[in-house]
Amino acid sequence: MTQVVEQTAIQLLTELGQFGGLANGGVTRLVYDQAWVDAMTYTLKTAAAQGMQVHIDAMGNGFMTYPGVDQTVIAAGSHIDTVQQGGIYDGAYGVVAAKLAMTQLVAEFGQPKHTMTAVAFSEEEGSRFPVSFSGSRHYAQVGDVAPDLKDAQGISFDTARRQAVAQLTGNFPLAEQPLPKEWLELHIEQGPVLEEAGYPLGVVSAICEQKRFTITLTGQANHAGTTPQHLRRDALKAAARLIVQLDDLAQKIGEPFVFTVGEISVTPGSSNVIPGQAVFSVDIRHPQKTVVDEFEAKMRQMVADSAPVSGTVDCWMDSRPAVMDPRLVRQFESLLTQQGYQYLTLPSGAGHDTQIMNLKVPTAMLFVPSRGGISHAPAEYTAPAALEAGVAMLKAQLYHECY
Ligand SMILES: NC(=O)NC(NC(N)=O)C(=O)[O-]
Ligand SMILES: [Zn+2]
Ligand SMILES: [Zn+2]
Repeated sequence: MTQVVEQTAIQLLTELGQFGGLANGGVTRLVYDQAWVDAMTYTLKTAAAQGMQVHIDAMGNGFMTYPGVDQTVIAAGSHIDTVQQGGIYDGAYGVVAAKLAMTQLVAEFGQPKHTMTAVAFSEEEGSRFPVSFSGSRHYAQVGDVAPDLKDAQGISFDTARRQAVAQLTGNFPLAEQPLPKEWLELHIEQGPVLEEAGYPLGVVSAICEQKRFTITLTGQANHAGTTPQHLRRDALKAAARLIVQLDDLAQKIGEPFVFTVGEISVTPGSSNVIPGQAVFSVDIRHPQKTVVDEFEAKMRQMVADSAPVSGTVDCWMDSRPAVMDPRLVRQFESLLTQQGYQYLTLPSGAGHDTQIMNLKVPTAMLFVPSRGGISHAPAEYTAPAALEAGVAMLKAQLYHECY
């Protein structure tokens, strides 16, 4: 019989947050780094101690299963990687919550009719390699990462993956997992809407279209003292002008369109050398794909027009808008009403593993509020009571689907 340990979501999140934990209260846990391996090991070991069957797949996704009477799988979870200097809630909450909800269900009601699997996806953020959702893309069988993709240190995705997975297979069996019949994800909202409206929970209606690019501008590195201004081909000044023009265009389109340049690097990077190359990221989002595509077309034209430098645009992420399953959404809504919760049904501006699972199976998502709307920062915070409310509703939905 499973040993029931009374644990709260915040206790488990705090424990998980120690892997890659920073002095400022944040966490940096990039896919396949040592903190990531330790966090995945901890996640699966604690699940095994709760009577779950644990596996990893070739991508390093972690699976924690209570077998049902039949083999139909209902899965829930999120990702355990973080952005640089992120918070302890993003992703981790969905993993911890799925484990908690499933463990409580089995302790209270015994073996489920359908098999329940909690999933800890390896990578969702795209914060180490220029790829995101590599974990859920593998599980959903919608295309794996190019193995020779490099991180900022020049380490290839495949080398990092193999080393990390080798460490995990010392402890856990390696086995590819079947697609579930349905997918559920609990996540912090990462925006201000629920808090401002004063609602403890939100049901996600759809996830926005999102594209990410790497733009490379190439000029000519040269001497800072001897090269007259009019003869320079300064890649950084061209990048600065381009970024301001792109932001003007984004302002003209207006909200809810969002435009972000979060990374920039300049080569060779010396105070007395004119930059020969500037490389920066662009992240654009809107609920409608056409709006994102129009911005992209104009951006490509602006890059082509950025003489005296030359430019290239590499689109490395194109995640289509995903509409949640109407039946699962309605059911979340009626369970929330039954349990006396006020809720909002809202779209997600953040990307989620759910949009990848949505390519293959019916999906639904639930949000809890983020204090001050802050996320992707150490100040990320959700009140413990809201975390528990989310777990309770995930549990109710899983009970409905699995028992
Ligand atoms: N929930 C997230 O923070 N997701 C992030 N990551 C991806 N891959 O969308 C993002 O940037 O929105
Ligand atoms: Zn995130
Ligand atoms: Zn996330």
